[in-house]
Amino acid sequence: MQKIFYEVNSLDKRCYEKFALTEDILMEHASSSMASYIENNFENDKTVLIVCGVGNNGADGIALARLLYSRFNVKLYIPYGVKSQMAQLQLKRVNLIGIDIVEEICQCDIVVDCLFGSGLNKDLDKSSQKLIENLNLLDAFKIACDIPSGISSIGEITTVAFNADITITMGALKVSLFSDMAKDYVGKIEVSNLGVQREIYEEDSTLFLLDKEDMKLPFRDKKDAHKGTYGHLNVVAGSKKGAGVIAAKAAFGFGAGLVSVICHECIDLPYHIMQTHKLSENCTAIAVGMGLGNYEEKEIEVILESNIPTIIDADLFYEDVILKALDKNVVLTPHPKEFCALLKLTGIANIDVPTLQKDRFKYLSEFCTKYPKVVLLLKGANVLIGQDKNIYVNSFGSAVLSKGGSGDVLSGLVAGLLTQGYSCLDAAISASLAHTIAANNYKKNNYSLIPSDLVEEVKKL
Ligand SMILES: NC(=O)C1=CN([C@@H]2O[C@H](COP(=O)(O)OP(=O)(O)OC[C@H]3O[C@@H](n4cnc5c(N)ncnc54)[C@H](OP(=O)(O)O)[C@@H]3O)[C@@H](O)[C@H]2O)[C@@H](O)CC1
Ligand SMILES: Nc1ncnc2c1ncn2[C@@H]1O[C@H](COP(=O)(O)OP(=O)(O)O)[C@@H](O)[C@H]1O
Ligand SMILES: [K+]
Repeated sequence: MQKIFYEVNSLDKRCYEKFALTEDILMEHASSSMASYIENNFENDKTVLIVCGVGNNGADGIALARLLYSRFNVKLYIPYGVKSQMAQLQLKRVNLIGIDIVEEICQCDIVVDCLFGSGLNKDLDKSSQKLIENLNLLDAFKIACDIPSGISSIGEITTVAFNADITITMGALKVSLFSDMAKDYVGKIEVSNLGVQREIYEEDSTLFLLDKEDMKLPFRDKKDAHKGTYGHLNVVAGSKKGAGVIAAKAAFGFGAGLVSVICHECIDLPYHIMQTHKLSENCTAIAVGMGLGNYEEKEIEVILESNIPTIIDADLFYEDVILKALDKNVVLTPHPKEFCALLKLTGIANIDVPTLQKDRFKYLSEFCTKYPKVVLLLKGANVLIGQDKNIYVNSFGSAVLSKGGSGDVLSGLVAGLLTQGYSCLDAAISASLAHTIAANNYKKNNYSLIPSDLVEEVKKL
């Protein structure tokens, strides 16, 4: 996994104070990394339009123009002049070389957005909005310097943002690149070193970006094993029984040894899934909440008060009874609307979904601080998994998963790992990665996936 930071100014400052580097050295590395990307991926005669703002994001762009000039057809555009000292110095350098500055944007093969970076501190004015909209219309490969212009430090987009194919971000990954809103704009993300290797530039962090290697699948190494070795999961089926059945099937396909569905009515189950009326004696994990609807309060209380590892989903986020489980090792998997209900129930915040989506990291971290034992997986375009002080981001998901039933598969995958002895955090991380990576492996078109396809892909991981 890779570290993510809320801000990197303090890391830049540490480079000057601790390693005697200068702003000029850091900037030279920032611009060189963008130049290398262009040199390695495009023919020499291509036209590169570099659009620069007044601050140091613009200064990175002016330095890039100097590095590419004469090898590429460089068009340097500085619509609002320059303000920062570094931008003035970079402008002096390109003037001495004799690089022309163009008066308007023009057709090009590559456009590099160096308008605003980490210094965006107010809403875009009309002129910058129009400029960004026009850059987005260009039929060119789009590179964002540090962060696509228009994305704020918490990842909010109030009007428009540059629509990048790739973001080359300086020094380290920033939280702003991983909001759900930013996902349509950042493209591929690469990190540029700033004069020291990333391990040296970075300090400790409590935020992490998950890699494929963080997915630990439940492969079976033990030879002297039987079905009980891999646990007995109980899934509580509610009024929408399909949800519980999907979860049960997903858990079975992900390695659970035995799976029983708790249901009081007769239910149509696949032959390998059992039915029961109460918790099994040898139950090793519980999944509850999916499709629950009306429920027997006493029965749910018994389940939530048991010390069996439990995953809680869907309808239970609206019910006071969930408060009984929040001092236990449980996994909660709400989507944003359910998380808003939970924030209200716990007295943390009374907010609507758009407010949550603007600052998902903040609200998740407030919840995890109050309930440090709970693992909370907040669904979305980028899934956030929080426990205590740490938050892990899974950015592999895509709209292939935007379907009823995808969440039930996820609950089943988490439950399948819990029942095989994974800790709550490990189960949430590996199940979430398996869920999104399996969806990406689905070969048919991106609108047709159904829960059983997803479980089939999980089986092939
Ligand atoms: N530190 C380093 O050593 C390194 C820094 N690096 C690079 O520097 C970038 C950060 O540079 P930065 O701090 O100068 O901020 P930047 O994003 O250029 O914008 C600030 C200017 O924009 C203005 N402004 C803001 N919002 C506005 C709006 N809505 N509409 C209009 N104007 C607006 C704002 O105005 P002011 O607040 O002055 O009124 C200010 O003048 C960083 O992203 C990275 O690319 C790398 O080279 C690595 C080494
Ligand atoms: N655009 C998207 N990008 C990535 N993942 C998505 C996207 N849309 C939905 N998902 C994932 O699909 C699942 C949907 O779950 P949920 O909203 O609970 O629906 P349901 O319970 O009806 O299946 C979540 O894991 C969510 O993260
Ligand atoms: K930018």
